[in-house]
Amino acid sequence: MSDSAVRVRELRKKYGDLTAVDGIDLDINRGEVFALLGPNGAGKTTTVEILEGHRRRDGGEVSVLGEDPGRAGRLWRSKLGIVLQSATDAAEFTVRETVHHFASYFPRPRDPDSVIELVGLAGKADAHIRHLSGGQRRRVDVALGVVGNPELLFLDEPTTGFDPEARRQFWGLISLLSDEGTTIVLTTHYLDEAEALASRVGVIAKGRVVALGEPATLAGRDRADATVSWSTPDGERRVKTPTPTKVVAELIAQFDGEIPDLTVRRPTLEDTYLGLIGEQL
Ligand SMILES: Nc1ncnc2c1ncn2[C@@H]1O[C@H](COP(=O)(O)OP(=O)(O)OP(=O)(O)O)[C@@H](O)[C@H]1O
Repeated sequence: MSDSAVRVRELRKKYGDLTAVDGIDLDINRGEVFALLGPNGAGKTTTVEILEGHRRRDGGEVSVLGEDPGRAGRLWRSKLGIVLQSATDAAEFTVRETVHHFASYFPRPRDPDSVIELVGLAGKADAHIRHLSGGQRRRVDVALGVVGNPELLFLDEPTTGFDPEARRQFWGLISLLSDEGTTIVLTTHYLDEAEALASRVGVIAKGRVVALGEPATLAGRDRADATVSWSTPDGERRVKTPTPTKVVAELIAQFDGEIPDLTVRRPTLEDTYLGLIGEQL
């Protein structure tokens, strides 16, 4: 079995005159949590939908779990879990009915009731989906994505609408699935989410991959200058430097005791991301 869960070469997709995906190369390993980042309209959903077999490509090669999604059959599909951007429409049924029903489509499903518990909906299992809040409905979507016990799970902006506690709970669920060996591909606009979950991220802008790597080292982030800041009677002072320790040592020599409001800051993933996207504009 190949180590690669997803292999994409020169992927292209146009909608009329608009080039949505413009030659993407991507390798996602089995067992990896991979996050696709990028501004609205960058081509993330289009790419993911092609990988899921929901959308035709215009060019390039794609292999997902060893098969071409454009030609793969039901057995292949049963190995995927999919949480689309738009919510599930099963409003007339209860959470339990919906998750049980969905489980019956898969050859080796997880226990539906434990999935309902995993996504934090045990207290709402007998509620009709139309009576749930937006965030609770999103949790149903996630439950339907994982109940088939997928080898590869696609999550398109999974935590949009979640409250902070639900988001942390979801992160725990992803870690658990990842520990069990599930490969996970997610798109998100939350950079803290990508940093917390992903072993690697890919940044897409205008249909192309503009950066690829581990969150901690993306685009040389770990080697970027640090910003040292502190307060003086005349206001805040800031120094950008490759040697923050030296700057702090000089400040220690200069101040008698505590350095007021001292901070040393490296670029966050968000700083790096915004820099990359800014270059594309
Ligand atoms: N069915 C469609 N018909 C025509 N144009 C489309 C269609 N789907 C997407 N597009 C266009 O293709 C481009 C890429 O869209 P896509 O949904 O892949 O972006 P995205 O990165 O997922 O954005 P977002 O972060 O907003 O979800 C956009 O300009 C969008 O308007």
